[in-house]
Amino acid sequence: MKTVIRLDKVSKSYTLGEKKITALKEFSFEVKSGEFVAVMGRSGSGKSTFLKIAGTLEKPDTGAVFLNGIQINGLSQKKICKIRQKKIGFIFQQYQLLPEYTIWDNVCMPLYIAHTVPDKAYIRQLLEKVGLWDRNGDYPDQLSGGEQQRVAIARAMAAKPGVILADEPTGNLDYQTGQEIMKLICASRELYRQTIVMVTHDMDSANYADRIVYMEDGALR
Ligand SMILES: Nc1ncnc2c1ncn2[C@@H]1O[C@H](COP(=O)(O)OP(=O)(O)OP(=O)(O)O)[C@@H](O)[C@H]1O
Repeated sequence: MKTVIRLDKVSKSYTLGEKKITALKEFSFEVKSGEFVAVMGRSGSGKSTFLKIAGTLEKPDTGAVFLNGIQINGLSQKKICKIRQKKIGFIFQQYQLLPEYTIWDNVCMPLYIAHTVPDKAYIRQLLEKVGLWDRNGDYPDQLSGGEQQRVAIARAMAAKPGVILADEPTGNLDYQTGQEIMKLICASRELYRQTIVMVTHDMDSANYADRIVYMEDGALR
């Protein structure tokens, strides 16, 4: 099967005042097409840093990042942005919806940013799928946390990306709602044949994945 995401000996450090914090240490990892991988590990083990680098939101200090066989680091920021907009959908713990925009516009936002005209029938299908078509004219603060996360899932799917990167998508939700969100992520994955990498502290959520990996001190355990 094709490798969709590959990190090759990626290292990343942050400087805080005098202190240097190593978040990833020669971290190598591969995700195959269609795989659903859950990444677990203690707080501070480097999970989010891995996800941000795989998602091209951050650059590695050393090492190489490949998306669909193309080496991303080294490309211009403009090219990286284009690839990100087309190929990757993000779901975060904090939903990150824009409060001044309707649910419809929040879902369409990745397309607006990429200057792409939304396929209205497809966006409607996404909103129906997450059970929020009837709320499409409402605003994020009129929705519950679980509903907002469902909007964030629809938004992640809007540009039909092949890869979904999720950072604790159920972290703010109660058990029951978290399970519903996981089922929705799995159903979308089936429907749109996506590759998923999900960081989570929650074993119930991780159990939906095909493979669970554990990180420790910036590397695989
Ligand atoms: N922007 C930053 N500036 C300074 N240090 C950072 C920054 N981002 C991450 N770190 C540090 O890098 C290390 C790895 O952080 P990371 O967020 O990847 O861990 P994590 O495993 O996702 O943790 P958690 O489960 O708590 O979210 C931590 O020690 C963290 O404090």
